[in-house]
Amino acid sequence: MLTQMPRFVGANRPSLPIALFDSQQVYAIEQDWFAQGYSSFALMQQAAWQMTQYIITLNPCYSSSINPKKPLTASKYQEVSRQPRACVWVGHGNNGGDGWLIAYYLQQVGWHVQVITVGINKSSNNVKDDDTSGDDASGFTSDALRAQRIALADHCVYQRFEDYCCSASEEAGKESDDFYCADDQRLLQADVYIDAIFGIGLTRAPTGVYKKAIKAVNHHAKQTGALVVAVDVPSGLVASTGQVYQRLAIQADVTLCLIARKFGLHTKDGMDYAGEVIDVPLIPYNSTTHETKPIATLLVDAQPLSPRRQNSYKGSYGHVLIIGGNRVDGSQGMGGAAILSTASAMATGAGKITVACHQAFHGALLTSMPDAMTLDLHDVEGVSQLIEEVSVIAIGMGLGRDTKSEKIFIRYLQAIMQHGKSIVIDADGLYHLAGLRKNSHELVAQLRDYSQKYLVCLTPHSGEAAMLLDKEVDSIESNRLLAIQQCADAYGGNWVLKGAGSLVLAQSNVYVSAVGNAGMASAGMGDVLSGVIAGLLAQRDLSAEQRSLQQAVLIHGLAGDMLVNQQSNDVDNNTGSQRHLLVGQRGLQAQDMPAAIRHVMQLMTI
Ligand SMILES: NC(=O)C1=CN([C@@H]2O[C@H](COP(=O)(O)OP(=O)(O)OC[C@H]3O[C@@H](n4cnc5c(N)ncnc54)[C@H](OP(=O)(O)O)[C@@H]3O)[C@@H](O)[C@H]2O)[C@@H](O)CC1
Ligand SMILES: Nc1ncnc2c1ncn2[C@@H]1O[C@H](COP(=O)(O)OP(=O)(O)O)[C@@H](O)[C@H]1O
Repeated sequence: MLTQMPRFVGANRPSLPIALFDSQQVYAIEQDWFAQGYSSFALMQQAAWQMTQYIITLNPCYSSSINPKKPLTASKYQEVSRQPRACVWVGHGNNGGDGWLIAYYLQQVGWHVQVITVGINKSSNNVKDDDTSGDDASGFTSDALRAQRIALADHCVYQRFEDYCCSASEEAGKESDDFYCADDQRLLQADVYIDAIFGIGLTRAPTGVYKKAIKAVNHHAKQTGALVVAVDVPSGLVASTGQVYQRLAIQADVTLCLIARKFGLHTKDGMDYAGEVIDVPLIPYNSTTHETKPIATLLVDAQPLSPRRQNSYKGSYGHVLIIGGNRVDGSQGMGGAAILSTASAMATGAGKITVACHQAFHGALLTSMPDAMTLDLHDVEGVSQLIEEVSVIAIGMGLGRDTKSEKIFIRYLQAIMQHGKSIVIDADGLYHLAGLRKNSHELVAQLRDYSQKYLVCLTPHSGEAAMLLDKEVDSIESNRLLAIQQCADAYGGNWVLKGAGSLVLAQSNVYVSAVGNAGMASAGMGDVLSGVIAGLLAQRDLSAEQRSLQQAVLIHGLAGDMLVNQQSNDVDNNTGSQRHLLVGQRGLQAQDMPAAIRHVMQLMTI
């Protein structure tokens, strides 16, 4: 198996944005190509041939033989010089057709290959030579049939998973979903497992034999340490949404993505199952001339930042007002939320910061950040006046959900709109907004109108988005793209839907963040993000792109990645050599973020 690819900040990273598409769009691009007279089977052959080339180089034995940094040892040489082995799992659609042709090509170049068919009737095997008609009764497409026929004519060895699966169930004495039999002699102990069961055609949760086959591939690959390569999309993952039904999909090390990059590989579960994604483009695509436009853009790196002018002062970099950190009667309060936002806004380089939080937290705040100014959250007159002076306001982090908090939220939002200020709404601010919409409060419509002219950024996670849309969290999670669009329709403004592969909707464009990690799933990370957004927005010396919402999300994610990939310069006392200790995702704290954000800001400045 491949180890997780390290992520880097700056020059070494591939930095170009990548266009993302859903399954229907990929079908449309294919159809457009066929309408120009190109053959669908030729495309399948081309796809399989190109994927075969990748698989040959990805094969762990071959890779080590061509890696100049890893000279071959005698035992490794013997390993390399033996025949590589591939086990290709094929379904009945065109994805399976790709699999049959890959099996054929690998066998042609001397690999030992076994095909395992999943969900294919016995009658569909051994297809007659003259059978070039349309789709057959088993669901096989004509292209997949042709592919199968070519492989079988070359005496490709195949096994029906159902036969192998049935006997294993019999051995267990009962029908069970938990199929596997690690030492089954009929299954080739392969170097590479190739998953061609489902591609973009998956329409529902895999059940029965498909479910067992997916479990079996994952199990065998884990047992043997084989490399798992998914054809187009890991089977079980919905290419358009990134959803995996019941947490069951092929756990790929590498996904060879055909024709166009699928949206679902980069958000939600996609990131856990797709492994490294390699493009196999096949069809020329030009976004300016093609009718099919991408649904989103994958951003892998932040925009470089311009250096500051020597002749500048703190006023050149804006004034941020953080409104949050309340202490609702009897509770310990949420001062930390405002402190984290403030520290993060400062780390981006905002010129001045004032925090309107509960007085109980002023001492703590000033101890950790003597450079911030403070104001009592409940000093309605004072805060409203300050709103007029500042450049950006972030409101809601630890604001509280009681009626008193709701009142000040309404009051401050009105003041912000009265003075035409840029605003970031997060956490309890979103909670109040959802409540106001439920009660048909006029403020929601006013905010929507306001967002046509002024910058309004709203940053829910899925739970908050569910509240805002009055839906279940599952319904948000099953289609995050739709959810963020519905949020924008209902409230106006620019949005971040936070989580793995955070989505950003800004000026009607959708972006997916390729950075960030599961270590960031810890309390306070959202407060950090709202601080980064406000801090960047305040710095008017930066270009619109450099201080955009998507830029803030990327800087936040890059800082999180930097923390988990950093190496300490610890020295081993016995040997005197440097030990490289990786800081992992578990235990990453929001309070670690401001230092990393500062570092990312420095690395991004050209
Ligand atoms: N010539 C071309 O166009 C090229 C295509 N290419 C390749 O084709 C792939 C797309 O092929 P595809 O459209 O045949 O879909 P694919 O994913 O193979 O199979 C889906 C089949 O499974 C079924 N099904 C769905 N869900 C199910 C479930 N849970 N459990 C059971 N069955 C289920 C569904 O039928 P249904 O039952 O929904 O009617 C359908 O029959 C694409 O990813 C790429 O690899 C490339 O070669 C380039 C050239
Ligand atoms: N698995 C993950 N991958 C990438 N980013 C993540 C992941 N989990 C959380 N994050 C990021 O961390 C932040 C968490 O925000 P949020 O849930 O609002 O935290 P809190 O409410 O505790 O402040 C978001 O920006 C989110 O995108």
